[in-house]
Amino acid sequence: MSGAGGATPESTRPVCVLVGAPGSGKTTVGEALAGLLGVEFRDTDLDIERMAGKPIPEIFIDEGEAHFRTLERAAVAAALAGCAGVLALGGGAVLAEETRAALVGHAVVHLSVELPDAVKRVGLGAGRPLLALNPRATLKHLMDQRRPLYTEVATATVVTDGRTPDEIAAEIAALLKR
Ligand SMILES: Nc1ncnc2c1ncn2[C@@H]1O[C@H](COP(=O)(O)OP(=O)(O)O)[C@@H](O)[C@H]1O
Ligand SMILES: O=C(O)C1=C[C@@H](OP(=O)(O)O)[C@@H](O)[C@H](O)C1
Ligand SMILES: [Mg+2]
Repeated sequence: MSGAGGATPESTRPVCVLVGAPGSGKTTVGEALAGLLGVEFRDTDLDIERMAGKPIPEIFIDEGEAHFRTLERAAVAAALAGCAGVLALGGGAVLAEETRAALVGHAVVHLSVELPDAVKRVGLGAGRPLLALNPRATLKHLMDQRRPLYTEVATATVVTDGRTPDEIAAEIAALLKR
């Protein structure tokens, strides 16, 4: 699965971009995959936190979701042009039409997850402000709303339910060799 096309030189294109719902494992699997391939790992959520100088929940509290999405669009554009390894996006990045357009021509893997595993994985963690209230219902709503968008941008889908991050990373590595 090659990510041909687009204006970015091959040397600065991500080998793989991971999209999917919160709890699908983009950050965890992305790190494992980068280790397997011996390439850098980048996560736009970390780039945003560095850019803003504070954690994501604080950005939501201080400046609101719209501002976070503005930072996110910029972070994704910069990472698509400057990352030569594995790139994990935040679960809501695909909401932006601009970002979906920018993903065309890249190798984009959708990590699919059903509600039961997603709920178990995000647990009651405090790092996802959108899931702070009623996590199960909110996650269901987000997943129903976004599933078509993940499908739209993906060049491959990998099921994650009931599987370990290492198994999933190995499947993606095999896909990328095709
Ligand atoms: N395949 C998996 N099986 C079990 N737990 C997982 C799996 N993938 C991720 N996790 C756990 O779920 C939580 C959320 O994973 P994370 O990688 O942050 O997801 P995302 O970046 O997609 O929101 C973490 O605690 C992580 O250890
Ligand atoms: O689903 C979302 O809108 C969000 C998902 C988070 O990333 P993960 O999908 O890595 O949890 C993070 O970008 C932010 O809290 C918003
Ligand atoms: Mg993540």
